[in-house]
Amino acid sequence: MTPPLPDTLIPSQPPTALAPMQDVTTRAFMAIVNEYGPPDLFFTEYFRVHEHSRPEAHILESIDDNPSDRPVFAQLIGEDIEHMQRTVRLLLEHPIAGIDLNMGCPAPKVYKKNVGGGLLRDPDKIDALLGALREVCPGRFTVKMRIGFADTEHYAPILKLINKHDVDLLSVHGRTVKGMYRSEVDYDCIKQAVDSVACPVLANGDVSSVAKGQWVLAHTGASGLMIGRHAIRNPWIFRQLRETFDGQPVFQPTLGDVRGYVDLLWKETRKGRHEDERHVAYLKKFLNFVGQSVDPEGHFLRTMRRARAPEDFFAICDECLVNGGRDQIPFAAEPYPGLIARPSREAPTGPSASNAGELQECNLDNVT
Ligand SMILES: Cc1cc2nc3c(=O)[nH]c(=O)nc-3n(C[C@H](O)[C@H](O)[C@H](O)COP(=O)(O)O)c2cc1C
Repeated sequence: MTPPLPDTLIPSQPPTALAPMQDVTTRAFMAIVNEYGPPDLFFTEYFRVHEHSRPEAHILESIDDNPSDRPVFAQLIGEDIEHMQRTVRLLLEHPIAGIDLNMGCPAPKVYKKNVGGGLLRDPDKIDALLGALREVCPGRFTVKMRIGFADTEHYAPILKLINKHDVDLLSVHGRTVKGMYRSEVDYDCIKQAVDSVACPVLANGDVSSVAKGQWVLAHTGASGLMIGRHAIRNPWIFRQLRETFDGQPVFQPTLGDVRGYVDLLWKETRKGRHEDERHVAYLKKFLNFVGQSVDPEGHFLRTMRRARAPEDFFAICDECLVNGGRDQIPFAAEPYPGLIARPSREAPTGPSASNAGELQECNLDNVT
């Protein structure tokens, strides 16, 4: 029996959440996901906390001007207790559902400062930090963590600390920090959290479709699901999950719907990015995921990545998503095998300058 969430915050069970994603889960993307069928919970990308930090205005926008009627948690990354507490007090002046602590960011430049995933090496530090945050959070205090740094040595003791400090909700990304985004997700470890902590657990990591989500819930016993990259690829995923949970017919998007998603992305995320080519580059960050489910050969992915000017970019979208009746083709529920969203540094790509730019754009190694 999984515990219910602590109060009536969550309109439906099992709850779903959009995972925090730096430079992705902006107000604009929240508006898009809201349009296609919102999750029960939103989390902001992380507010960086240090001696001189102030909550970043562009992240506050997603709280103060929340485009949905769903609660939004403010995520913090940091380790300095005085400034973490100071930042919590500042954030409590905004309409947040609660404070979330990032204990998972795997970017070396982050974990080397002993924040994000770096904290997982130091249970004593976590003990102090959770205590200090709990003290200044009168409402909900939640944690998002990976299962360890290089291994799961400290996992069980950290789960005990989650109980000790009365954390209200725990999201577990079932990989170690060293596992980045590539290692297999360890769903048994997520189950271990469900069996160990008193609060509800959201299972996170490679929840790619409704079928996978159902399997993850059954396997882990988690209270709900947190979804990141697959909500970029398929922004209808929360709607599909809710329809499934409610026993309703499940919406099947077509490539024509995906073409509409591209237009909405262009329009909603445009603000502040006036230069056309820069905006095309930003959209590729999203379409790198979307393209995994457009055609099994990866034609859309390859051609879209080469576009620079908006007219070329939209012509490619029309060719691959609309023309010749393609708009009626179902958008695949799962990524096609072998199509990767993030060309990794090891990927056998050409040495051209444009390719290098593309790798930079799509590289997730610098994000959490
Ligand atoms: C582009 C990107 C940015 C991310 N930024 C954050 C972040 O700010 N805070 C955080 O806790 N996790 C961040 N993550 C990790 C995700 O929240 C999530 O834990 C991870 O992607 C695994 O879930 P998924 O397989 O559903 O994507 C980010 C992931 C991606 C892909």
